[in-house]
Amino acid sequence: MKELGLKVMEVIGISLGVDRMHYREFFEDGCSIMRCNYYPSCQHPEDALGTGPHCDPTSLTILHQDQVGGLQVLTNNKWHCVPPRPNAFVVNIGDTFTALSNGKYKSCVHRAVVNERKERRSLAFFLCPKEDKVVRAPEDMIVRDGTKHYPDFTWSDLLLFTQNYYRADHATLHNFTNWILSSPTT
Ligand SMILES: O=C(O)CCC(=O)C(=O)O
Ligand SMILES: [Fe+2]
Repeated sequence: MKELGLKVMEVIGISLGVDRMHYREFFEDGCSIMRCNYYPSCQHPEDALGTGPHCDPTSLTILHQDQVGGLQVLTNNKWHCVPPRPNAFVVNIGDTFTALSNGKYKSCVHRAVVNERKERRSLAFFLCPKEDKVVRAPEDMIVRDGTKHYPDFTWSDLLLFTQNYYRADHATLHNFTNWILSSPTT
């Protein structure tokens, strides 16, 4: 899975006009996470959310879902189902990569809903940087853009924020940025 994530990083690097190996190399010594999600069926699905609306704070997510369905993404203020397709992964951008691309690739708000008939399982692989590596867009991109939209931070800072102070939601990166900027050490 990590190799697939690194390959995607090469393609994204090309799409952004930076060195093809730039992001790949950045993540090569990264610490990835794998999570199994289990959603029991629920008699009142409208009163329950399997996983509430959030952006993944990580960098890139590669998700395998079973054939039950329940994943939804928010676009133009509407929830859209992401129907399961056999032999296909769902790939989405996380907050850390939004910062690494100076806001060009946006993390996507998504959620998982439950249903009254069938339990559901999904398996998520999260590509993350090494904990102490500085998350910062490439220098030539910042120069080209004329501004840097996010403060420097480390993945361990963001992990600490989401595990100890803030439950990941649609506004994690915004609130984390404010937290970093108001922290006495910066
Ligand atoms: O179960 C799903 O389809 C989504 C799970 C998810 O968003 C997550 O694990 O971050
Ligand atoms: Fe997620």
